[in-house]
Amino acid sequence: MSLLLGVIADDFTGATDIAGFLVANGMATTQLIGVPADDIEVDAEAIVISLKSRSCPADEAIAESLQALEWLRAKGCKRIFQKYCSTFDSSKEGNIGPVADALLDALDDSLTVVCPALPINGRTIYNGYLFVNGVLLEESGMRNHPITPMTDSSLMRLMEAQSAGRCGVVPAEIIDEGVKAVKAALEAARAEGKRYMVLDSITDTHLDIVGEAVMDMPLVTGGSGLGAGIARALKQPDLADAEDAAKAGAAQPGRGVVLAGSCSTMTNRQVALYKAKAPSRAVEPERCMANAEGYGKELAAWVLDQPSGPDSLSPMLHATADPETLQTIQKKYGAKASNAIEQTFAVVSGILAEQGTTRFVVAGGETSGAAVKALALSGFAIGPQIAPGVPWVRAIDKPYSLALKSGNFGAETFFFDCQMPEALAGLNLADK
Ligand SMILES: Nc1ncnc2c1ncn2[C@@H]1O[C@H](COP(=O)(O)OP(=O)(O)O)[C@@H](O)[C@H]1O
Ligand SMILES: O=C(O)[C@@H](O)C(=O)COP(=O)(O)O
Repeated sequence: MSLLLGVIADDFTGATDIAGFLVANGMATTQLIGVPADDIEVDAEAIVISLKSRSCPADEAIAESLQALEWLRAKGCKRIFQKYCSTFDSSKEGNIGPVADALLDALDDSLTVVCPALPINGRTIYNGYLFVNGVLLEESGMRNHPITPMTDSSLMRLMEAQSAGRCGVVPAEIIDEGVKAVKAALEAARAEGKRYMVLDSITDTHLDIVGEAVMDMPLVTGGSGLGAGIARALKQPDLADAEDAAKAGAAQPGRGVVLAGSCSTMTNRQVALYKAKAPSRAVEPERCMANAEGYGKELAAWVLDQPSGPDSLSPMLHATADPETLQTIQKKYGAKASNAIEQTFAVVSGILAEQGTTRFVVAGGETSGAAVKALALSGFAIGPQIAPGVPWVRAIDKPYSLALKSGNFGAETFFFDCQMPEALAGLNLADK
């Protein structure tokens, strides 16, 4: 198989998100955890390298991303995709801009595109402003994010604040004119000395046009919507291709758990709905801070005490808090609370895996990163999507199936959607 696309993703759910869309559009895709050893052979059309570089110090994010780039280039990869969140999760300093600058320099290029749009999940870009379900990013639940609160919706302003270059926009009207017009606009921007160009995208048709227009650029940056557009342009897939590509990652039966560490609006709703029917226990931030190891053991023991047959709903641990509660915790403890909660989820995941749990449903990007690191996995085969942007994935070298859910993705019923069919049989779904 020839390697058509190499993706460097800044978190684990973001990585499974784009991998799921590549597979759904017919590309045989492997997801790797971190930058692998040089001698690993991967037979795939797309490789997604998952980093945990969204909110670490910028110099670490740059170093890891450059390492990933070198690895992909050594495998002969000519197209590099910097994947970040569809809500552009970043701080004032980055890490999206600094990493893009470093990748452009390393590739000896002077211009790339910025396109976090994912219309199927309500993320659209118009005149360079990012919208979430029809409201500006800064007015969405993202303004309350525990680690990367987003209080500006202008992608140009965000990009210029974080990077070394000037940023413009290719407006929707030009995108509507088609591939040639987009290419011409990008060339004109390059001639003017712009380094970044935001691509308006309101629909999947826009993403098909921009996907085709940018697919041969050495570097593109964006969300999984752009990934899907590029995959469609490269592969022109049919349904059979997509089904074939997803076979290797299909979910396996087994003992399950739900770990919710996201505080997003949607995860709050999903937790509330699932809690009404499934065994659940709240994770207490103070106890995580006091003794993550000991508390993690206690929580894992509780999970293992719950019914575990195929007809049982998986037990859930949730740290998920509403915006007011979260604000109080953060005022009191700062980032310490979030880190300790991640650490606790890592301890729980490690113990559950040792004791035979094989289906992990995890809500939250940082939370997923912590859980996956604790399981010491090297990579995933990608399965069918449970919801847009959330595929089942199967560990390459261990017997685990995972659903790593971005905080805001999935329907309100998402945690039910991850259960074995037998567990749903006796449920009145209308009465969840
Ligand atoms: N009750 C809470 N108080 C403080 N921080 C929390 C709480 N619950 C979860 N967190 C932290 O919030 C962060 C959520 O980030 P993440 O897992 O990436 O979710 P999302 O996908 O919504 O961004 C994690 O670091 C998690 O540990
Ligand atoms: O693009 C997206 O929205 C997701 O792929 C993503 O990056 C997930 O991040 P979290 O919301 O932190 O899980």
